[in-house]
Amino acid sequence: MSNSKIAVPDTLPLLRDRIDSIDSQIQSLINERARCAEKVAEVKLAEQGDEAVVFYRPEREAQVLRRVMERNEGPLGNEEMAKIFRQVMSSCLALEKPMRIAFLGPEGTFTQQAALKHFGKSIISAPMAAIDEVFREVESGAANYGVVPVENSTEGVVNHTLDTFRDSQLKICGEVEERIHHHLLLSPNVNADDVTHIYSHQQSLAQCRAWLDRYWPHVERVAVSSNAEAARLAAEAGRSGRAIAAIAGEVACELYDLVKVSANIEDRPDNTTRFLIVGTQDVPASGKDKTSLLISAKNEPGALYRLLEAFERHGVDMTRLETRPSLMSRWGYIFYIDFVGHYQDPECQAVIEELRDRAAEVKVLGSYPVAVL
Ligand SMILES: C=C(O[C@@H]1C=C(C(=O)O)C=C[C@H]1O)C(=O)O
Repeated sequence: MSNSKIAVPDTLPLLRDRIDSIDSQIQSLINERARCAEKVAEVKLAEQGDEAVVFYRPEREAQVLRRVMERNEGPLGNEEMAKIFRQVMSSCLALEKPMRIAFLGPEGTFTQQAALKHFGKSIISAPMAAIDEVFREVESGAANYGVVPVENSTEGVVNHTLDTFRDSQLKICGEVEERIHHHLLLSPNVNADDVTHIYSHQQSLAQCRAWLDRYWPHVERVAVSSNAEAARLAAEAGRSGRAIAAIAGEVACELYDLVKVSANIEDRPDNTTRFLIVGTQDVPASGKDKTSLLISAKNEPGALYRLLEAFERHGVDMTRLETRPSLMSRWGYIFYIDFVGHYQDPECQAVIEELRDRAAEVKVLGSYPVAVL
């Protein structure tokens, strides 16, 4: 009989005794795991040396979390269980080496929420004012990894992030998806009837456009640098009796002590944003990976067709195609392509080689584990 089938006592004191004893075992086991992680750090240092050592291994973490979900028998749900292990690994990694994570700030943004979801809570947070600053912070080595938004299911691509990859040597090391819920927030010092302006990031205003048209058609919408900044401004205005509302998420609402005038106001209930983790490392295959490419193509008939044809012929599944105008007049377009597989998989290698023959430039932005959580 497996442990999970051991009879559960049925009185409160006995149940609590059982829980105390289980907690004590879990705690010892977590510390035993942590000691192994410390040892892993020693082995990595001995094998790779001070300069080259890579403590964070996204492919290994993805495998651990997938295995947790596969073997889970409940009653806790797979995701719930994986979240617990996400934090256990985060604590273990912090023992090996605390990770400094740069993200599109300020404190309270959805990007920070995504960073915590991906790395767990045991990180050093480094909020940055702009997407290119996140890249620079990682390029300079001041942060170990960066987190930036890349696409939203309602509003499409975040151009600034894609454009920043043109001149950056950073690699994509991971992806994370967050369901985005927006709320209309106001300082508790002012009245909703007096609202004169609604502040938010332009993407958030766009994600709530129909709701705003319906309920607040005559109030001026103001785009600011982030929705957390909008929340901060709403709180500041409230202190001097001015009624400025903000559209932002839960974290910003709590951080700036605002109240929710209306909750979940996004036009689409499945509103989701995808974020990328950027770093300097090449991530080995995890068994379930994606690859992102940047391709400069000549502006000539059939250019895109010839690129896509290679995917079809090798049976590689493309998951996204974005087009951006090239900044250099010589080339017509830049394509961003995501596909299923790791760049070292034979069929992916074959596609990439053919693309190199057909395009002016092919840059592998990175292969990384498909988001687990
Ligand atoms: C322990 C390791 O180092 C880190 C911590 C991990 C963990 O706690 O399971 C997994 C991968 C690494 O990010 C390892 O590489 O195995």
